[in-house]
Order: sequence, then C-alpha cells, then structure tokens
Amino acid sequence: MQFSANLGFLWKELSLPDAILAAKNAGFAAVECHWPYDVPAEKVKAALQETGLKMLGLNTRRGDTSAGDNGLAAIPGRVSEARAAIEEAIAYASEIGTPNVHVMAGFAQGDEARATFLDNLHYACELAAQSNITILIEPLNHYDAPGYFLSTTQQASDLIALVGKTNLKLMFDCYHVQLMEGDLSHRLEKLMPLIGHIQFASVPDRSAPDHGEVNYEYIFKLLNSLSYPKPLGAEYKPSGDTSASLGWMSALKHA
Ligand SMILES: O=C(O)C(=O)[C@H](O)CO
Ligand SMILES: [Mg+2]
Repeated sequence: MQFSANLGFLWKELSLPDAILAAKNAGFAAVECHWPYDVPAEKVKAALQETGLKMLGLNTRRGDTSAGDNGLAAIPGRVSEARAAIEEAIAYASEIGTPNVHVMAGFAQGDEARATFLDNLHYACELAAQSNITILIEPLNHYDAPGYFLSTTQQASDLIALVGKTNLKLMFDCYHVQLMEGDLSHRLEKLMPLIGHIQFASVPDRSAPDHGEVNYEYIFKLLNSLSYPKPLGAEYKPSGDTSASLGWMSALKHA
C-alpha cells in the first residue's frame, strides 16, 4: 500500500513547500492538500520537483469562511463566484501537475441547490478535461458539516450519473462514509468504478488510523484484493506532532 499525506492536516505548522519535504522524508509516496492558494504555485511546484512527489489533489476555495461558507458550487445565486473558484483551482492544479480537483458544494439544500451543483459540475468537468484533470465530489458527514449539500455516496453516485462525464468521480473518504452510512467494504467494492480518490482517518475521532471503530488493516487488504492502484490519502488530525503520529504507516503498509 502507498500513502498520500494530506497536508491540510499533517505538518500543518509548516509552510506547504516544507510540508512536502517532510512528507517525503517520512516515506509518503504522494501528497495532497486543501487550499494552497496563499502559496505561489511555482514554490509548490519546485518542492514537488525536488522530492519527486505528486500533489494528488486540491480543493476549490470555500468562499467567505468567516461568514461560514464551506464551498460554493451548490449555492443558488453564487454561480459566478463558484465558477471563479473552479477556474482558479483548475489553473493551480494544472500548473503543479495535480490530477484531481475537489469541487466543494457548500451549505445548501433542495432542488435549486441540486440544479446549481449539477450545472457547476458540468462546467467544471468541461474545463478540467482540457487539462486532463478529474473533478471529485466528496460527501461530508453531518457531525462536522451539518447542512452540507452532499452527505452520502448514493447522492454522489446519482449526481455523477446525471452529469455523465467520465472525468467526474467520487472522493471516498472512509471517515465520512463510516459516520454517515457504514458498510465500508460493500460500498468500496460496489462504488469502485466511480472512485477517484480514497481518504482515511480513525473513526469517530479523526486522528491516526490505528484505533477506533474501523479496522484499516482489513480495509486496505480489501483494496489490495480489488487491485486499487493509487496512494490512499491520510487525512487525519494528529493529536500531537505529525512525525510522532506515523506508527500506523509501517503497520498498514503491508496490509
Ligand atoms: O473534510 C474533508 O474530508 C475533505 O477532504 C475536504 O477536502 C475538506 O473539507
Ligand atoms: Mg476528505
């Protein structure tokens, strides 16, 4: 198994370029991040080149976080902001060679939100295809993100079918899926053709994946048996120093 360090949570105290170096030194095969926009893309690109790591994914900007925004793409009346965020994310990803952009839906409910999200996803997929980029959508759990538009894998599968683009995929975050739906093994098997990236953390405390209600040794063995080919995203919140939280890596690498 190979792992991707999610630098939104791991080595958070370091600058993004330094966090990339730290991930390399710790033995990660790739990295991913949340919102890299405060760092010029050339600096991130230089760190990726120096380490030989790929940045597997990044997110669209969330909007005005001080006003509580958590994404824009499903919010009626904010289409031009949502599209600007999509354009910015795709341009940044394309400059640093990132293959996936997670388009964040935001807090909204109902038919108008759904229609807005579908339109914006269509727009994102067409733009992303020009740079060979995949668009990801990620169901988030109701405890951390109450009122977030996208909360289940069923909802995500329906949206993917409706948009009908081959570069629209599911971000399967085991942490969120376990909290909302459970049944991880069957869901991973069934949804495999739709999955663009997988993330993991302990459940329910979202820390290192060596305790809690999910047995990741079992899940990673299953992914191996399904020949899942890509690094798995370690997106957890270390309870202290990141480097001291990595005992799980050697234990799970050979799952
Ligand atoms: O919260 C998550 O699980 C994510 O992966 C998003 O990128 C950040 O909201
Ligand atoms: Mg996630």
